[in-house]
Amino acid sequence: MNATPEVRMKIDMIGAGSLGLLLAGSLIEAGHEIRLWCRTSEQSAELYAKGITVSDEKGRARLQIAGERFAASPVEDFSGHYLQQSADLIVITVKQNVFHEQLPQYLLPLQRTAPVVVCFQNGIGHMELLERLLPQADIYAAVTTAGSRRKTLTEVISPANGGIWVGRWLTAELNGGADDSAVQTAGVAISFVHALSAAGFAAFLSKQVVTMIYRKLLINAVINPLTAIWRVPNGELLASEQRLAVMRELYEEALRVYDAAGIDYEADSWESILEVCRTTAGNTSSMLADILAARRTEISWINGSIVGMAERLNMEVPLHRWISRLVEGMFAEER
Ligand SMILES: NC(=O)C1=CN([C@@H]2O[C@H](COP(=O)(O)OP(=O)(O)OC[C@H]3O[C@@H](n4cnc5c(N)ncnc54)[C@H](OP(=O)(O)O)[C@@H]3O)[C@@H](O)[C@H]2O)C=CC1
Ligand SMILES: CC(C)(CO)C(=O)C(=O)O
Repeated sequence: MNATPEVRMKIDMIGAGSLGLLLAGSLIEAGHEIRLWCRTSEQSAELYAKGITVSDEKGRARLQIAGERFAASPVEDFSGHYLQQSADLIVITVKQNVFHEQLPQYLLPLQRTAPVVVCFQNGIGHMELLERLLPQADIYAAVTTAGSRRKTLTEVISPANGGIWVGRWLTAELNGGADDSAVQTAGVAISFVHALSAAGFAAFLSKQVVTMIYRKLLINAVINPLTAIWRVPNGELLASEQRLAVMRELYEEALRVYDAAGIDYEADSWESILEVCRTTAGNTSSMLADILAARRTEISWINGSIVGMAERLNMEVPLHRWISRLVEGMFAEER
């Protein structure tokens, strides 16, 4: 059934993968206008023909959106279309490697415009790139506990919609400077959070999204590479003392870097990592999903970014350096 939201948002979503299809399907169902920008015309044609299906882990459809309820096109057409007919918001749901290597060519034509952009990437490095690419844009980061995995070009598996924290990207927060006064949450961002809530996510505006990004980075830096190497779902990391010991070593090495860099983390952040393993026990982590599909992973922007931070601080992080190379090497072997 079509919802009738108070504010019908027009959203351009770049990246019709696991997270993109989950967000798009849920927002369309809540009554918003979504234009999905896909890597291939094969996928946009499939989406027109079959719509979007969101299923639970047992394969039962939670959501079925007909193809005529939204637009889907190849991403090459994005900038031309946007410049003729802008949207309220651009949401970016491609992986970090695509963000760094392909996205700039699609976004550069928007350089003189002032779009509102929300980025959902795990890892770090992409927000600074976007600031340089679109200097007039109002940029937001989103951190999510939603877990989804694309099964076909039109279907994603996602047990539940999860939480989403959206916050304005403020470099000042990194230096401990951001707080109430620095946050000017634009009306568009508020409408987006309302739209996400109406779409079934636990959605919040955050004043500390940079801090949240670093907390999520810690979680991903421990869970993702180990699930990818051992090829286990997240919950299986807790299955033996040996696995827990390796997790703990990675965690402690990352914390030394955070301490040296003055990055804030919760006193119980180890417990938070274990809790994520428990609450997402059946999940295939995004890094394992990439390895299984013989795709490049986001390791360079997750563990690799911890190595980068350590280098800038003249510190050694042998475990993160080694695990980054190990996972990078897995991709090369499996092509
Ligand atoms: N999935 C999840 O549960 C979560 C994901 N995230 C983060 O969200 C981001 C997206 O992850 P996820 O959705 O899992 O990734 P997916 O790989 O499932 O989706 C990425 C999408 O980007 C598309 N893409 C690739 N190249 C281009 C291009 N040049 N132009 C347009 N689209 C392109 C891919 O198309 P194709 O398949 O055709 O190559 C794919 O549809 C990542 O940074 C991830 O860390 C964060 C939290 C949870
Ligand atoms: C939190 C976690 C580990 C959930 O699977 C994730 O963010 C990912 O897979 O990238």
